[in-house]
Amino acid sequence: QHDPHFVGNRTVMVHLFEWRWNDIAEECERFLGPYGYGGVQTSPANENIVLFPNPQRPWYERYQPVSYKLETRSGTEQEFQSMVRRCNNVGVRIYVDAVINHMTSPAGRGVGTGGSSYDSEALDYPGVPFTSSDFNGPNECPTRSGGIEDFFDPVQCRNCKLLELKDLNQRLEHVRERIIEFFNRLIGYGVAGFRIDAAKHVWPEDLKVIFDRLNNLPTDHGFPSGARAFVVQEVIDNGGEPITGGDYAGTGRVTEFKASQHIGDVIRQNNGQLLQYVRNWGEGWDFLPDEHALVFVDNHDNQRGIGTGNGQILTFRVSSMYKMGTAFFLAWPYGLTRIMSSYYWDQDFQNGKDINDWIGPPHDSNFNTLPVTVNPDLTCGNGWVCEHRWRQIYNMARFRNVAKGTPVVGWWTNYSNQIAFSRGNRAFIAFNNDDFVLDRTFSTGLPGGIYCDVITGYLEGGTCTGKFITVGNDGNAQIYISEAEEDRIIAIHVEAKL
Ligand SMILES: O=C(/C=C/c1ccc(O)c(O)c1)N[C@@H](Cc1ccc(O)cc1)C(=O)NCCCOc1c(-c2ccc(O)c(O)c2)oc2cc(O)cc(O)c2c1=O
Repeated sequence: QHDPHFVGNRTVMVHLFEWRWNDIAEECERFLGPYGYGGVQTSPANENIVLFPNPQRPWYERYQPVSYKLETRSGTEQEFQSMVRRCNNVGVRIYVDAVINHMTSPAGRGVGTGGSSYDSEALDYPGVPFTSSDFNGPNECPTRSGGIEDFFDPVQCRNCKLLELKDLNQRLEHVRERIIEFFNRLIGYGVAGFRIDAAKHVWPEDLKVIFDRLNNLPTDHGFPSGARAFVVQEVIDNGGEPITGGDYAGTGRVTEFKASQHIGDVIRQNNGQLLQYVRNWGEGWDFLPDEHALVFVDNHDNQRGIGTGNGQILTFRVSSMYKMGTAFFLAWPYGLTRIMSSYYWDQDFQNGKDINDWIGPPHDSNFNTLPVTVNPDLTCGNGWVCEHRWRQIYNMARFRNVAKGTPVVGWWTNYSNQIAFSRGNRAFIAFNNDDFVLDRTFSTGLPGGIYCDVITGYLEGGTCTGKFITVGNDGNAQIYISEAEEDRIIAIHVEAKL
């Protein structure tokens, strides 16, 4: 279902891509809980193939399951259980990335990250167990190759292999039973829900059967009695294909990739796009209904130019634009928002493609994932980018929490790339994406007083560490944003008021 079961007024989840379970638990206690984040999407928790040496332990090996044992390079089942308990204890929910469309693809036999053997040629995965009768074959898939040949054919998309990935038949009772057991084990540990990988390649009705048969969430992890698992389904829908995100909206939220593509175009001012066009951001842009959408500026595959995206996706590499796109997503009341938290890798573009797009997480000489280290200025080390720890981003997550439930009021624009709006009488934000100054008096609708701009700093020790913004008793404020500033945004709200 569509509710992430956030605690209190929390509103934002963070995708801690490839983090280790122990590091996620630490991050919940030292940062995500105290700074008001609502939840964490983890990498897949189930055992996967070990891809080496070609390429050397790519990130996508975790999307090639070997079994549903909770043993991966993020940690053990015991470490996973401890992480969920520690995060729930500080009001941070855990959502697991679930790869249930397929099993591993490379031909031949091997051993997974948890020691389970498999023989993908023989469709034999004793760690689950799955055998050849659990997979789609010529009776289900109409193509000679057995693979998806036409992404515009809904039957091929669901009943044929995605690339070479062995395609499970979720219509079969045994397959459903194994997946339900896996999900119920995670629910028993206190997990609040799931991100369904490659959902576009699973029949919506099969997903519905599976979700309906899941246990309620456990009340001893702070969920209300009768609570049902939160679901977000990955459907790469660029528009124009027969399979749409809307096909999956009945069982849970759906990734709205269009939002990610369009915010990149708008902030980059591609083909003359102006920031003022976001006036009707959301369903006005042919996106999914607000209550069905999971939105993000970038995600693990489109930040690499994989799957979807027009190469215009904003990422940590273009940090000023990334912060502006993220600030807008967090200020505007459309969809459930997810922040991508990445690791660095050196891109190497050959003929317009990054040939390093496979590189896995920071690791030691044995390809063990490196721990996340934290610097005194709150940034991360060891190759972790930690976008969720950038001041402008974590402060805007708090802005979203404070503005929860209020409408956009007082919209203003210069009909170019300067906009401003309030959220009820709780918050106000102004953006300047033009190459000239924004200097104007706004009627913010906020109570009179001195506010701290949460982009340049925050309210600390009774003063503002960044800019001070005075709002008169008439609710008016003089806003000045020069075009030369690193962050051309001013954002204030009633919880950052002196
Ligand atoms: O680049 C990748 C992995 C990408 C990937 C992984 C997980 C995701 O959630 C995702 O969205 C993309 N994988 C590499 C290497 C690879 C892996 C497996 C394989 O059989 C062949 C090659 C690659 O070059 N993939 C081809 C382009 C990306 O094609 C993939 C898609 C995909 C792309 C565009 C779509 O419109 C779409 O509906 C699906 O989803 C996956 C889901 C998976 O669970 C595992 C996969 O291997 C993939 C996946 O290969």
